[in-house]
Amino acid sequence: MGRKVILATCSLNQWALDFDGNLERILRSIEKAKSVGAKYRLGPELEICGYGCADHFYESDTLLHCFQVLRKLLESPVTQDIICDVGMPIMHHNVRYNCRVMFLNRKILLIRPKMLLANYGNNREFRWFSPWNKLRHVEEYFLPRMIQDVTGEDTVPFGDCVLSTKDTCIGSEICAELWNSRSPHVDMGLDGVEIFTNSSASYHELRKADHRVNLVKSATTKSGGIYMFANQKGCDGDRLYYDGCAMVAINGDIVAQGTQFSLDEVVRTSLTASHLGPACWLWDYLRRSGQAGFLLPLSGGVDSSSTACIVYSMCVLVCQAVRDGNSQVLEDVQRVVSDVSYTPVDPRELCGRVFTTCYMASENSSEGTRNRARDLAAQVGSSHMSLNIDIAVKAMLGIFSMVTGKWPQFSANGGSTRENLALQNVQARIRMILAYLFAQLNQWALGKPGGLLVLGSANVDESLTGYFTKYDCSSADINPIGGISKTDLKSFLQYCAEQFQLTALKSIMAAPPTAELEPLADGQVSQTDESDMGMTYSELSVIGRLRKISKCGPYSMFCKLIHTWREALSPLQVAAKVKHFFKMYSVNRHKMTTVTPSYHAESYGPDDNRFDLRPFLYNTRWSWQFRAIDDQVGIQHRGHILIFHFPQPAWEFSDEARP
Ligand SMILES: Nc1ncnc2c1ncn2[C@@H]1O[C@H](COP(=O)(O)OP(=O)(O)OC[C@H]2O[C@@H]([n+]3cccc(C(=O)O)c3)[C@H](O)[C@@H]2O)[C@@H](O)[C@H]1O
Ligand SMILES: Nc1ncnc2c1ncn2[C@@H]1O[C@H](COP(=O)(O)OP(=O)(O)OP(=O)(O)O)[C@@H](O)[C@H]1O
Ligand SMILES: NC(=O)CC[C@H](N)C(=O)O
Repeated sequence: MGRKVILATCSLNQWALDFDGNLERILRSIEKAKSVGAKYRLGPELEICGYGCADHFYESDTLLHCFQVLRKLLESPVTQDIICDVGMPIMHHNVRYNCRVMFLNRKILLIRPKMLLANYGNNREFRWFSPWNKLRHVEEYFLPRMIQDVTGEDTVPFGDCVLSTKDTCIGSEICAELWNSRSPHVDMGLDGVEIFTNSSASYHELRKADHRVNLVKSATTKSGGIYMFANQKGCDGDRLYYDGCAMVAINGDIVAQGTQFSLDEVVRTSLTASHLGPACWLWDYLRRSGQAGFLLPLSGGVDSSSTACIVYSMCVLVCQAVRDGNSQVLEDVQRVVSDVSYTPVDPRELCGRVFTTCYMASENSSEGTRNRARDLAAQVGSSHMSLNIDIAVKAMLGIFSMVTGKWPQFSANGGSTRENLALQNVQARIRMILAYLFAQLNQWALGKPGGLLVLGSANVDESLTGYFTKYDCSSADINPIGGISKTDLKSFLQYCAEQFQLTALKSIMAAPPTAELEPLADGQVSQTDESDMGMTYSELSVIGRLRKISKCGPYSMFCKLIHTWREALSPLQVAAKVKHFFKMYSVNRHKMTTVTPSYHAESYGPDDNRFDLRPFLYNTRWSWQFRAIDDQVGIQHRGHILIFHFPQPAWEFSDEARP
């Protein structure tokens, strides 16, 4: 005779080291679980301190405060009569573990340490934790006195163990353990476990949610049972957005699923997929930073327009959440705009309050880009300024000239490459200085409180090739699109044009990308990104994936591209492109050390600080590697050109599918 069991899982908007806020959200989730009659509540990985504490996991304070929060949870009447399964770091025999703590009615039942750690992508768990390697082994854990005082227990079981009750058997998996080919759920299922729980801190990457759903379904497809998945959600203090999506599967079917992109802090149980991850990340960042909004240097090009669209989509989400009765979002938005009576209804109107855009013309700017920036600003409703920077540029050059007695010239006027570049860089950097000035004082000039966060718009391709000026507008406070390639941005703009009826985007997408830093020829743009870079953005998009996802050096990249591009390019042309890319990449890698923190969106991201760790002073000749390419092209020392076979590398392991 079957018996009914009510189980609850959740997505929580935890924040690293925000112990008060985290405790409050955990309690709220337990209250919600009990209100529907649940007897077991699962929370996300390391929810007490937040998953993203990073090197704060080394601090004894972090471990101490986690136990203090655990004590509050044990003592709370809210946790009575329901099994609570919470996540926190615990030191056992002087070794730090990433643990689940399961308790019921002031008694700790079990502490289960993570056995298979996540150490790829943005995850660095081996840096802070050790894996529990003792399969089916349990030891005694001596509880700290503050916990003993509440539970009356001196020791509790610690290790690889499951919970048996009169009616069923519950086994834990912790995040990455599900993604591993030796997932514990396989043996647990064979041993009679019926309810599998997975507490995760899994961050958003395009297409990853689908992978997650498939893993959860497959976990119970073969031996049956219930699989519960809990996840963190939101920005917990860095470049990642944890995308929630709590779910429950029974015998291979998903029976309940929470939202992936929403502004709720506590989500109990629809997938609304799209590019909304950066928008949700921006909202968490804005409300948690205590600032009054964003300022964006808007050039009328694809990149800054994409950033503008992300802010607009954030405003759409905020208005929707308020319409749906989310009081937390309403309270946050009132704080951001410093108006306790404000209720946002129209996204454009909200944009006018929290979003300032600024077009900064120089003598090299065209009417086309100025108008495109103006039209888009009008459609998203930002508070828009258009100004001219020429007097500042002339003043800077005047100072230089006064000291050196020389006035640099553009190539078009007979100047050298060095002069030409310096004249471009000075315009770009002055825009950055003005952006920060307006961000700091624009609200003051309007008689409003607070300051604005400066948004950047450098994309993946520019970062890879260094095709931007160091410390220009790419040096912002945060950048929502730094992990996204130009080709993906164009698809995003297409989506926004249709979804939000932003017709101004049509001419923005149609225009050739240009920096507009060199003199116009007959009033027309004379400089385009693609001819400056010696590569098209679609070529760069392919190269960027091969470099990061397929882990190609110059030689293997050449060997792959020779096949991929065989219809369009000869082996010699492919060799020239690959060499040109690696040359530009290595000359400019230093720029990634200072690049603005950006939202992590894709597995091809070049972020040097957390995700893509590489040197930044290279021998840019790559002599060994380029010789290997030349050997393949068949350029012999004698000067003959012989084309022979181009091996497809056998080492094609890709981690694209990995979390
Ligand atoms: N190994 C190294 N480690 C640390 N720093 C290094 C360095 N090598 C040079 N540097 C420094 O880097 C700086 C040079 O970099 P930077 O000032 O950026 O100048 P640079 O990279 O020379 O020029 C900017 C590049 O972006 C293109 N551009 C310019 C302007 C706008 C746009 C656009 O799309 O809007 C594109 C332009 O055509 C050029 O390819 C210098 O200060 C130099 O001393
Ligand atoms: N005329 C301008 N007015 C305002 N901001 C500008 C202007 N030109 C450039 N910027 C800012 O500097 C950034 C870098 O300039 P760059 O010319 O490299 O643009 P980009 O990377 O091609 O981006 P976009 O597609 O937005 O033009 C832009 O994304 C934009 O934020
Ligand atoms: N916290 C973890 O174990 C993260 C790894 C996991 N594979 C993910 O979904 O991102």
